[in-house]
Amino acid sequence: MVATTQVSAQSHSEDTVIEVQDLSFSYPGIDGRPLPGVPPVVQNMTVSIARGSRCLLIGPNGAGKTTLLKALAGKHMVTQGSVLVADHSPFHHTELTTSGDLAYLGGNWVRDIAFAGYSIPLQGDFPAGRMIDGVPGVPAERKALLTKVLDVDPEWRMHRVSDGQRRRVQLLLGLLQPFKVLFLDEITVDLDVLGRADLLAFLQDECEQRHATIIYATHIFDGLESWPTHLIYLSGGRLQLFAPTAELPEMHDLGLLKLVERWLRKGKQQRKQAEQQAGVKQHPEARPVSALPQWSNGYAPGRLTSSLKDSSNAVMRM
Ligand SMILES: Nc1ncnc2c1ncn2[C@@H]1O[C@H](COP(=O)(O)OP(=O)(O)OP(=O)(O)O)[C@@H](O)[C@H]1O
Repeated sequence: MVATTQVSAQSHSEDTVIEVQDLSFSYPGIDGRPLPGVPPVVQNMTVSIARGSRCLLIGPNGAGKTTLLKALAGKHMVTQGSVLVADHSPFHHTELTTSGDLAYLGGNWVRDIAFAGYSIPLQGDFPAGRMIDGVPGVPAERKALLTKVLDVDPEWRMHRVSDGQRRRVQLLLGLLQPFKVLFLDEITVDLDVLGRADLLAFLQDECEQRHATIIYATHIFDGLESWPTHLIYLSGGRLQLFAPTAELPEMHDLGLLKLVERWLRKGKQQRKQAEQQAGVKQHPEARPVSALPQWSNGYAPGRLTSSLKDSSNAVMRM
């Protein structure tokens, strides 16, 4: 564990909207079970988050941020009761998502198209406005506000937009329903400085005025100094810190970027020391593939998630 600041997890109160209780998650192998010998990507996490919080989810590459957000958003099957959002299990209670109370925005807007390939950017010769108007039950003022905040032109033809413009339309569609809880996974990468600042201000208003709750995973800290009410620091799949920013004097002394840099350096150093002591890399998947009876290929719709030793579905490895 990174010995940065003591882990603190807010206790449950009436205001709690996200309740995580001893959550662990492993990606499944071919038989739907966790791969033997591979530690869970998220491990024994317990945390309670109050309504209206704006949490910044921070951690090194591979820490498990995306996996955690997806588990919280009901996109991964987890043990019933280990995640509650607005008192319901997001995986088992699909109404949470279909009602718009829980929103998840992450990754690129892509789809798989036969003979064209996987992860093709969403495009088509139709106007952005048709997609926006296709979302039912959205108050006209909210639609107008979001169109202004994200600076979307409803006339944009979706096969001719830039990556950043496509991202703006994706964000607009994802934010149209007045969510109670929103999970954001590094969604501002393509936005220009102004677009990002306006979006962050909009999200802050959503929390202050409607008491919405947001967890936002990012590596881009520009303009975020005063945005979060809480920091969540994840490393090696474990919760290292959950604390209100007001209780982190280092954040005010060093600034957010320097503080995160310090945590990441410390974590890296500790990982290296642990590896040196163990004499090998600790992750079992770092063993030569030939030594593994089964290994994970990652997940994509329609593709196998793992390979058996000597089988023909192995992904290319060099
Ligand atoms: N689909 C998958 N199948 C199997 N293992 C996966 C899959 N996706 C991620 N992992 C494993 O889980 C670990 C955590 O990945 P995750 O994407 O959650 O990290 P992250 O903190 O979001 O990283 P980054 O900051 O680079 O986006 C990775 O190191 C990888 O080994």
